[in-house]
Amino acid sequence: MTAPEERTYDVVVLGAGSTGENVADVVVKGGLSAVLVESELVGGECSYWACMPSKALLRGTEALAEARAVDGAAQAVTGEQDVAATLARRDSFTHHWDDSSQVGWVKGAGIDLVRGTGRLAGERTVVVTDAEGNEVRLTARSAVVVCTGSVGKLPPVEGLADVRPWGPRESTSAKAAPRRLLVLGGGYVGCEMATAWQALGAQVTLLQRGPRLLPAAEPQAGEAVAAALGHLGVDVRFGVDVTAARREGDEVVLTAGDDEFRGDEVLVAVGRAARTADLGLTTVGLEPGEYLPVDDTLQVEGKPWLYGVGDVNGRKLLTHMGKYQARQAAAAIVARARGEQVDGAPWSATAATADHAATPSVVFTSPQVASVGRTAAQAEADGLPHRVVEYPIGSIAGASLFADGYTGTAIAVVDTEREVLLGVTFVGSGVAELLHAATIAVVGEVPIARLWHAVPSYPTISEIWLRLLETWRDGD
Ligand SMILES: Cc1cc2nc3c(=O)[nH]c(=O)nc-3n(C[C@H](O)[C@H](O)[C@H](O)COP(=O)(O)OP(=O)(O)OC[C@H]3O[C@@H](n4cnc5c(N)ncnc54)[C@H](O)[C@@H]3O)c2cc1C
Ligand SMILES: NC(=O)c1ccc[n+]([C@@H]2O[C@H](COP(=O)([O-])OP(=O)(O)OC[C@H]3O[C@@H](n4cnc5c(N)ncnc54)[C@H](O)[C@@H]3O)[C@@H](O)[C@H]2O)c1
Repeated sequence: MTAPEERTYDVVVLGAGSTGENVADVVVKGGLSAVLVESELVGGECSYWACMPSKALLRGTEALAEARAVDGAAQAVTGEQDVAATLARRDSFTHHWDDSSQVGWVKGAGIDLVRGTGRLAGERTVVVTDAEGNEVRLTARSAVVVCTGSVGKLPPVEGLADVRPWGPRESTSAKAAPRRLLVLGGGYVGCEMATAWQALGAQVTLLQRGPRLLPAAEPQAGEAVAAALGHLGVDVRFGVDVTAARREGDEVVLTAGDDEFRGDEVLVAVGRAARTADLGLTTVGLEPGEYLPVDDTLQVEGKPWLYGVGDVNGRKLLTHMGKYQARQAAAAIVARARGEQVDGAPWSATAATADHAATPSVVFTSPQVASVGRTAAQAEADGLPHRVVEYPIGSIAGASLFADGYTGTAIAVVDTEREVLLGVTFVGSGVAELLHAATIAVVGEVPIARLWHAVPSYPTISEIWLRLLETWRDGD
């Protein structure tokens, strides 16, 4: 056996998903050399099995619903969604699961790429093994950055692994709608994929263990999404604790107490686990299978040469937050390589402060749920003095123009001592694009008194901001 090839870089990035790509890009722009290690497709989960294909599956349904909600335009919608064309459009967004365009970008950005499975082999060292068993030994002068993401969890349900359930990957890459789809879990993936596949022809049954959907969001969000799923024809069940699964011929049968649920496929969407089980973590004294414990500069506690960025640290499992962490961590790595002090002070260029206080997210259901910062329950748990202000979006002129009979809700959580926004949630059609204004107000801690001067254009749905301010004022 030949000795492994040895190479040294300033920064070794393990995992070329959206997070790893951004770490490598920023450190190279900062004058360091970097290599990306990837075992599957360059671009990772978001490009091929998560954000992009799932949103492509949902968009046609949303566009049709929007057209049908405008009298005059509705009359022009005389047919049904073309499922084959929707799936073909989804395939075009994943580039047919071919990563050559992203590989081209990596090369153009001055980043080296090594394909294969990387594992830590002691401090500053990663050994990559390719499909033929060839090894490359990479040494990092400044940092090893682990960006290996997360995988779908399989709950401890007897027989579940044996029924070959769909994970999120299968639910976003399926070539056809199953006739009946069981969905286990009523979080982001469960709600979005139930919406998508019901509209594309499946009869979906969604089984949620707890009392509501999207449990981390404001309760009004889960209620609105449950009502809308029901309206679409999804059978939504709450308080269901599935204990066993089996296949009877082509049929999947789930057992929960005295109830049985039957489908052609079952999607398991009950959350994520760190993709760290086979990374050689024990060689550096860390626990395999756990999220990497990091500080606000994304440095692993007690290991100044090791960083954990994106899903792999379990802080916020969202593409845009992984990319944000990547920018902050890369800035910290570049500064430390230059011998500069990095203190990770809140809101500094090297700290991922928004992870704690200002994370935006959109659930692309119909209605959409767009939120940033703290919910009322989180403000309560954090012991912050607050008041909740709520207003129906359907009463806004812009919303009634947007869709006949528009229904939706805006909820602002206001810090009553500092008079700034702690969090905002919008539930309704087309609200995703309202979110960034709220994110800026929360991150900037813009005083309510100053927000009155941020005048929304008439007649846009953004007038919701004015109504929220009036409701806040009139409640004093
Ligand atoms: C169905 C679904 C829909 C989603 N939709 C959205 C959305 O709309 N918006 C949003 O913000 N977020 C969404 N997310 C979350 C988002 O996909 C993740 O937060 C994001 O992909 C994390 O990026 P990452 O780079 O940290 O990890 P990943 O994208 O998982 O990248 C990790 C990379 O590391 C590679 N890798 C792993 N181990 C090794 C190893 N040992 N050696 C070499 N390479 C390795 C993997 O092959 C992969 O390419 C969704 C998630 C799911 C499941
Ligand atoms: N639009 C987006 O931004 C988007 C879309 C999809 C996923 N994501 C990200 O991916 C993460 C993972 O998504 P997810 O939906 O897998 O997890 P999740 O944490 O959002 O939801 C999991 C749900 O499963 C339920 N559950 C847990 N165990 C169960 C069981 N045994 N039976 C029935 N229900 C059970 C939980 O109550 C919860 O509602 C999300 O938290 C989010 O960060 C984001």
